Amino acid sequence: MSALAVDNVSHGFGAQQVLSRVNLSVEPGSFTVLLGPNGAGKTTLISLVTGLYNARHGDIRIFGHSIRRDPLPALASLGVVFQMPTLDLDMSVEQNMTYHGSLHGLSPRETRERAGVELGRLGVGDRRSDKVRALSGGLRRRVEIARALLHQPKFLIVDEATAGLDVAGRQLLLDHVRSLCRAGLSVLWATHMLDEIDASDQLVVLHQGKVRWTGQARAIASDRTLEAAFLDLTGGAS
Ligand SMILES: Nc1ncnc2c1ncn2[C@@H]1O[C@H](COP(=O)(O)OP(=O)(O)OP(=O)(O)O)[C@@H](O)[C@H]1O
Repeated sequence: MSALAVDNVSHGFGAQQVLSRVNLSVEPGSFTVLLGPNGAGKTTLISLVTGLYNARHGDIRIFGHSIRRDPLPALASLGVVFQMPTLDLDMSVEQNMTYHGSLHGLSPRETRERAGVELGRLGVGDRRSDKVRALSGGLRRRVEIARALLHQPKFLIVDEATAGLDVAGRQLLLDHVRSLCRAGLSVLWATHMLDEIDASDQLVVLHQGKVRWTGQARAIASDRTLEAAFLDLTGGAS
């Protein structure tokens, strides 16, 4: 059973059609990159998958649970890092974790233990009592990843989480999520950065709301560079 199955999904805002008959899947344990230029529809698709909007057409299932008909079990196995940071800047790291844990039904004790594990793995365990406002952008992103993993989801969606980070900060996040993926986590990683893609990743290229290509990344660039293939599929958009 797929971690994520998006079947024939269309959506728009007013008269503007933003997604047209999108089909894609994320297989268990895979690192799947959702690649598209600015405005392709990546964030809109993620908003539909996370239940923020209802798709006008089509069906979305997370580990077999329809996000429309069966949202609680669907969302219980999902962790999300949104493109726009959502930490409360005036609360401490610990308070942000506690709030998120309670939303997922974790006891304060469980939350403390889980937060210690996830923050520690990302090297921010010593900043738990600091206000988020006092952390650099890179450290805030690490806290967001740790928070998304608090309830031990089987499927993680990351929407352009490395935007604005320096090279070392981007690499640290990417390496961390890739290592979790090797341990069994299913990942959907939305980006427009070609250098975040590995040849062994599954790739979904989205452009102007349509899926233009799916397959293993090494196959799209077998006879040319990934950049040339991407520019070709997106008509030069980047
Ligand atoms: N709430 C909204 N109301 C109206 N239009 C919207 C809304 N959200 C997105 N759009 C439009 O939908 C299109 C797709 O936007 P979306 O943010 O999903 O793309 P994206 O691939 O995530 O782009 P980026 O990489 O720039 O974040 C754009 O034309 C955008 O202006």
